[in-house]
Amino acid sequence: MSAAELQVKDVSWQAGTDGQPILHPVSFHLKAGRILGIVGPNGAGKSTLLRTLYRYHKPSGGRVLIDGQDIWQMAPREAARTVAAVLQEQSNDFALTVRDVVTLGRLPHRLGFSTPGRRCGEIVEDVLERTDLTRLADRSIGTLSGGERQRAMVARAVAQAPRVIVLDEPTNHLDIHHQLELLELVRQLGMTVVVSLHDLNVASSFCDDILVLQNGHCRAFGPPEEVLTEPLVSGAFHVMAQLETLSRSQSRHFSFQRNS
Ligand SMILES: Nc1ncnc2c1ncn2[C@@H]1O[C@H](COP(=O)(O)OP(=O)(O)OP(=O)(O)O)[C@@H](O)[C@H]1O
Repeated sequence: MSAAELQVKDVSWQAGTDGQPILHPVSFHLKAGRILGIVGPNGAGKSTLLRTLYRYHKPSGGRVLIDGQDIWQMAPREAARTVAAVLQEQSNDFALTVRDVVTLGRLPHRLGFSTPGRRCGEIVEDVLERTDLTRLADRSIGTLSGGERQRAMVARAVAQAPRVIVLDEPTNHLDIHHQLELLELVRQLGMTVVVSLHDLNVASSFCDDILVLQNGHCRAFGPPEEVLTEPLVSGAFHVMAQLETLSRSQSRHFSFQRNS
């Protein structure tokens, strides 16, 4: 599994042919192995942008290139080997075990409807190990906590051995410990990652690059320290944002007040 570079060139999206534009042309270039955080207020278009990356929404205009290849020019199976998604609402079959769910990630690599072979089994066990799920492998998904289930969904995406992984608000409903644990797991994968996040402090400390979306427009793209500034955050989120450097960790930290 090798990380790929992701180029998004003037990608726009609207619902149907005569709908309002929801995503205005967005462009960015993410180098291989970097983690991009997509942030923005509710309704800004974060999920819509992500859907164009994992081939759920065909862009109304523009192109999504992974290592120079347009994902819409790929056969569906090849696309599934190239980009994997971890989504907020997964239709889980609660009776499946964690191992079953992770094995599903191997589907795009199997021939026709062949049953999983020995190599597939080895890969699944390796992924379970790397994601610290071995001890839960025989449990049914429905019996897991929210954090464990989210880890299983990441494991399924990892088993898919994609070159880019897209995660839509993966830390929703997780407590701070499990948020950091999940993000640490994602970082250790060494893959090219695009992730939408609501917590700007988490995004700032975890991501290599940040893209700020507002009303379907890209307001800024680049490293967190260049992009997440007081004026930009205040303007995009309609709050008074104050930025300080924490004395102990030396990390950047935003606090917020509602505009009066
Ligand atoms: N299929 C669709 N048809 C019509 N409108 C849509 C469709 N999908 C999304 N929208 C609208 O596009 C806008 C952006 O939605 P999107 O879910 O991408 O925002 P978001 O930034 O992910 O929001 P949130 O932070 O609340 O999850 C919203 O106003 C939403 O109602």
